[in-house]
Amino acid sequence: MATDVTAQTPDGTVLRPLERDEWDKWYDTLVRAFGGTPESAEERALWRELTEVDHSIGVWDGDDCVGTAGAFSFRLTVPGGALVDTAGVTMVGVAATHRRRGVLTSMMRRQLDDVRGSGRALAALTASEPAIYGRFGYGVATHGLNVEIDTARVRLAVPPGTDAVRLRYAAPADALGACEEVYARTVAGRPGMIARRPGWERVALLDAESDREGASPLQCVVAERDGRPVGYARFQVKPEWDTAGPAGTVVLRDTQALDPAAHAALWRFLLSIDLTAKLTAYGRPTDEAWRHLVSDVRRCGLRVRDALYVRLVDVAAALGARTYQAPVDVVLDVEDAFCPWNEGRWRLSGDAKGASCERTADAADLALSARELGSAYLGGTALGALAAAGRVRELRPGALAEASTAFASPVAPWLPHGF
Ligand SMILES: CC(=O)SCCNC(=O)CCNC(=O)[C@H](O)C(C)(C)COP(=O)(O)OP(=O)(O)OC[C@H]1O[C@@H](n2cnc3c(N)ncnc32)[C@H](O)[C@@H]1OP(=O)(O)O
Repeated sequence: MATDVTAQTPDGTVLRPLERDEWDKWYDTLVRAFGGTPESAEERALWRELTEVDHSIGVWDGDDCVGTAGAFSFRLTVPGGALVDTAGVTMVGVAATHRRRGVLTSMMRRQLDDVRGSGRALAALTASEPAIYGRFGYGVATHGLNVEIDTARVRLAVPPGTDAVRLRYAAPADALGACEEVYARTVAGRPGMIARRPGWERVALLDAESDREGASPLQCVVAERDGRPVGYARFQVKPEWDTAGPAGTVVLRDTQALDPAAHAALWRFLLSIDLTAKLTAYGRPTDEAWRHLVSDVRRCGLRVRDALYVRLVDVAAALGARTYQAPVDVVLDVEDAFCPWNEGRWRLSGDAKGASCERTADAADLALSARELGSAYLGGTALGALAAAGRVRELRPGALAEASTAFASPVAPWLPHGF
């Protein structure tokens, strides 16, 4: 929780917790920091409702709001399937009139102190620019795959049972319950996924005409077996025609499936909608199954992008909350200038059943900073790869291979949606 203590920032502005009746002014500052184009009334109302005022801060120059930062209370899946309370850092903006004077730094300082004070071991965010948050100890923990599939050329080889999956169109709002049921059942299976709090399901239905860029309103198809939902896809169709005929685009917004047949049925459908020749999707899992079903992966236009940045606010609690896919017993020498309570040597002992992490005076096996721990935490970035970049140092021969193997995840971590 934000404390009610105001603080003077280095440039003389005042930082304090947000009050509910300041929200409009605060939010306008945020919107302007992102260019100033207002979103729909529906979207603004939803973000107002979802803003956790207790976890939001503003920086003020007199009556003018010049800095904003918030945090959503999420539960994030970590390797092993535990859900860990996480501050989902969001709505960060500084007025261009006050940039590069330390306003962001003062907000990050206050926010991480608050996150620690509230007993949450993790903070996580998506960054508007990758260069911003490393200095505050955030490391890239998940990647997403942007795809542009030439559906006129790419075919899907589907597994047995696919034809037993029934697909039906439904109005997105009517199908929300079925979609959320499927989503909820996928959360524990993949690190990086977020257990949604009430209200968040409506973010997936935002569908302002001004954001469609010529595409249809949101459409939804539910996959069922024996009358039970086993998957869904939400998408738009953008009709286009060229000299050779129909060349429309399927804009995939969101899809989940509970088993291989449901997954294949949905992707076969998405890749074969009449009058379309392309499918685009943003931020899909890097190891999603359809990549192993397509006839020509080179025509799928794959591009990898950084997605979720993770910050270990409490190193011991965070490392102890996940499991390790191979036994590990290493002493980590952690450098953390921004959250100095994490600094020093920690013995991590764990395996596939659980782990503990405690302070130790023993000699260190690996030296790294909190940022590297954030990158490696969900199992998507190998400690070995960070060592190859000179960002992790091996102090005991063999410790790097041991820890790198243990930290890995059998499923690529993935952020299911922005926030
Ligand atoms: C989780 C989210 O909400 S992500 C959204 C972030 N918001 C935006 O991108 C909106 C537009 N940008 C902004 O509002 C601001 O420029 C911010 C928030 C990115 C930075 O705020 P500022 O108050 O200018 O940052 P501050 O002065 O504290 O800078 C701290 C350090 O970060 C560096 N930094 C700040 N922004 C950037 C950037 N975009 N790229 C690279 N470095 C940056 C500064 O140079 C400074 O470095 P130094 O300590 O070596 O001198």
